[in-house]
Amino acid sequence: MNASGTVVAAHGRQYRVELDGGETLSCFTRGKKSELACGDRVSIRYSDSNQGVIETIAPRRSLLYRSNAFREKLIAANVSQIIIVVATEPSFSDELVTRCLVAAESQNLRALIVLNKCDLTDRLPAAEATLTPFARIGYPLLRLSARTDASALRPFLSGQTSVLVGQSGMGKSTLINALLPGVRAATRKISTALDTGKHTTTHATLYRLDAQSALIDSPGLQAFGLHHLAPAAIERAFPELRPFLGQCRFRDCRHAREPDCAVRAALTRGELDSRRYAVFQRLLSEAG
Ligand SMILES: Nc1nc2c(ncn2[C@@H]2O[C@H](COP(=O)(O)OP(=O)(O)OP(=O)(O)O)[C@@H](O)[C@H]2O)c(=O)[nH]1
Ligand SMILES: [Zn+2]
Repeated sequence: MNASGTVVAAHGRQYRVELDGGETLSCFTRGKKSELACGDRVSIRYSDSNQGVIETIAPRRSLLYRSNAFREKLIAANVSQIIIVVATEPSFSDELVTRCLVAAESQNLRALIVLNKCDLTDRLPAAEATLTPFARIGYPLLRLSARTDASALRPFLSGQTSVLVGQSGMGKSTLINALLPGVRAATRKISTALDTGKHTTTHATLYRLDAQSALIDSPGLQAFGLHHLAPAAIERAFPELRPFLGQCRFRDCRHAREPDCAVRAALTRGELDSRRYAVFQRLLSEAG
């Protein structure tokens, strides 16, 4: 018998698939590579009454993943929005924020930055200063304190399939617990079973908020390699560069040391953020 459903937990080559009938089934793939992500739509065949084999993956609306020179790591499939969680404490990497945003832009996703732990007011000004360039470009920024009240996030989640990304310790788990009280505890048990005893959540999980909205929690990020992006895609992923593209002397300008570069000129005039520009150049050099 066959059925279709959505991957709601991706864990190595083992997956939990929520079937369209509502039942959740443990499934695996036949191939060597783990090539599925949370959010993927799949068709499965029952191998026995409580296990399934994933036979096909439906075409994806979006695929969020990171890559280095050697391998790719899928984060989430079919999401419409990325929510980047940062906090007043511990300090966060603005480069990682930029990289998440580039990944989002390359997949045409909506993006939202959440500044958590705003109750730690001592650290608030520094965090705000780090986020100013992003707000200036136009990325929405939501300030909250997940420990006391996460409800300000709800309107942003409505009608979207969102993925929460961020460095470890920014408060993703706290945020999920606040939005879905009780749900996570139950999911944790399943995770622990899959992990054969490990208690840290090392994999992505999809939670249903309502019929139209879902939220995917992903493991804490340290790095976000984007080796799979071509230079043209990287350029397009920096919205603040758009007014200047096509205005350089050379058509294939990399906006580094070329003469008459419109991007460099804008940078010199202070119209572009130098830290974002530095990440832009690093991404281009990684792209080769
Ligand atoms: N003061 C304050 N602390 C918070 C807030 N939200 C989370 N924390 C604390 O920050 C720490 C990290 O929170 P987690 O929710 O575990 O962070 P995480 O991003 O899920 O981290 P990983 O599970 O390692 O990926 C915990 O000690 C939380 O209690 C907040 O709004 N204010
Ligand atoms: Zn240029």
